[in-house]
Amino acid sequence: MSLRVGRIEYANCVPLFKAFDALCDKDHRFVDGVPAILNAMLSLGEIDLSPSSSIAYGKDPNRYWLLPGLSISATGPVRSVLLFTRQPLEELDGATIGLTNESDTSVALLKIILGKFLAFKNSFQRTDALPQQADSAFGALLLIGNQAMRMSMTVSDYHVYDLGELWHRFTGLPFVYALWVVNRQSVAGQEDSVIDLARTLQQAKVACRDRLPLYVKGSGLEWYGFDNLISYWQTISYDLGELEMEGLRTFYRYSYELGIIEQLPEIVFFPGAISGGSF
Ligand SMILES: C=C(O[C@@H]1C=C(C(=O)O)C=C[C@H]1O)C(=O)O
Repeated sequence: MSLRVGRIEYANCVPLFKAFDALCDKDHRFVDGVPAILNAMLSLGEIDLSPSSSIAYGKDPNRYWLLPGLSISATGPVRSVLLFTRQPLEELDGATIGLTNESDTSVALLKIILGKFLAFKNSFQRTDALPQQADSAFGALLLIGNQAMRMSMTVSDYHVYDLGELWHRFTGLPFVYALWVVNRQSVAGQEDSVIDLARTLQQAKVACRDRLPLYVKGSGLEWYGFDNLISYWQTISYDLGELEMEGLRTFYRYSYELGIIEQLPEIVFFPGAISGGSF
């Protein structure tokens, strides 16, 4: 049986899905979108599973299962979750911060960094604006994914703060941006297909590592530069090992303390799916 699978339309997912395509012999239906849209579709059961913002699972754990051994994570600078501001970070206490409409997790991460680690009081507002358009309305602007990568190459007169780097500085841990999340209700009767897909994703996670240079051409991401793109992909981990789990639990704990989530979620994996090797 085929599944409806979300596909984040960012550079960070390209190697995994390229390798997955080459390994998968099933006819799944892919739905492309930015994380916030895919999170909403997954919650409504309009797709069956997707790489989704890690906070989406934390907000509603009983609706979902996770696929083991899989995430989108980075230890330290991630290069695609960036805060753009004309002022140094230390001067942002009290400022209104603009937040991309595309993200759920990085929004929570920013609130933790400003509210908990720096003890600032900020207000936040969602916006589609880019840094130059946002200057008069916001003290700083959060962008993620390709938009953040592109903007980091074009602006020169902004302070650019990498949220992965700040998280690592304060916690010493990796940060888990996305998890593979399964809608329990919508996959009823398709359990074997999910287990098969999870197994293929495990293989893709390992296989893609040796093939990164092959994925640049035709990716539509050439604007980032060949070497830059390869090193970006090497920064991203698709693994969910011990340290990522510690980073994830720490993120959920702080999110709970700030009232972003209502309970500390139990991490529950899809029954029967195995995690496979890590690297
Ligand atoms: C590393 C990134 O992580 C992304 C950030 C997400 C979020 O903020 O909700 C969700 C999925 C990830 O693809 C990125 O934006 O490139």
